Amino acid sequence: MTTPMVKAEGVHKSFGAAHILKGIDLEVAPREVFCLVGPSGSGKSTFLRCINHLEQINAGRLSVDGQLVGYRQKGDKLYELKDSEVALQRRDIGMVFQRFNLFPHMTAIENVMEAPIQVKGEAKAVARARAEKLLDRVGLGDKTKNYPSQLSGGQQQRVAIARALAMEPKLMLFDEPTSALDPELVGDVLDVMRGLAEDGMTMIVVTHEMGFAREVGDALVFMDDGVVVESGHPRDVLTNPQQDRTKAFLSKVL
Ligand SMILES: Nc1ncnc2c1ncn2[C@@H]1O[C@H](COP(=O)(O)OP(=O)(O)OP(=O)(O)O)[C@@H](O)[C@H]1O
Repeated sequence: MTTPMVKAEGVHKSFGAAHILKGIDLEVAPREVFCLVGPSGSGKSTFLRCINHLEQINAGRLSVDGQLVGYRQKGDKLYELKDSEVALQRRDIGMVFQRFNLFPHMTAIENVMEAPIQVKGEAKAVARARAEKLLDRVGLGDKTKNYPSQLSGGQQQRVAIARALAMEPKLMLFDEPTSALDPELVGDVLDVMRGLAEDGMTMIVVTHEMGFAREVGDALVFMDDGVVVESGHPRDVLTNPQQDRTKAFLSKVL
């Protein structure tokens, strides 16, 4: 049996008295494009942040590629990771946010080079060659020396994707990657994501782009108020939702 890339079992997360994730169970298979949709405030970003260990879960089990997030197993004992070890574990996961989070004082290529140099301590020339290749892959081979202010929102987001890929992650998390973009720039970013999917990257995508979910997604989960309401193949859930809450949501976004 293949190890799931992500496995959540009864995952709970609260912020103070606010109970946000209320027992999430799901599995993401390797090479799967897994779409996560739901109303604002339902806990989608929080769930992504738990996978990346930017937030710590309060109860349940959450693993990435068979390893419990935030823990190291030795024999049958579990040890909580130190901060330095968390950074190592996080290297397997690339994250792309709604806001591109590029360094404004660095060029596109410097932004992409930043991650691997810091983490792997490798020669600058190696990192530069890889960054050039990655920028080429996202269609920005001619913009390597541009600063973020000299790039469109869509181009900045593609730099952010290239930067996340520079870590050679096993898993990519996308948190509404096109929501902050002008409509005419959305397609280029989705095309890059489609390319990654074709190359076999495992991806969890929080999105309102139902067309992308339908065409590219292998699985779709509808989440509301911290629970998984409905899941299945995107074509099935989007064309024939079974739950009233899913129907109500889709009637607003489709
Ligand atoms: N660090 C935090 N401290 C307190 N509350 C938080 C924190 N992070 C998130 N929340 C709350 O958790 C709830 C879920 O937020 P989350 O961003 O996960 O939802 P979402 O489904 O991704 O929504 P959106 O589509 O608007 O991004 C919200 O009510 C939010 O205010």
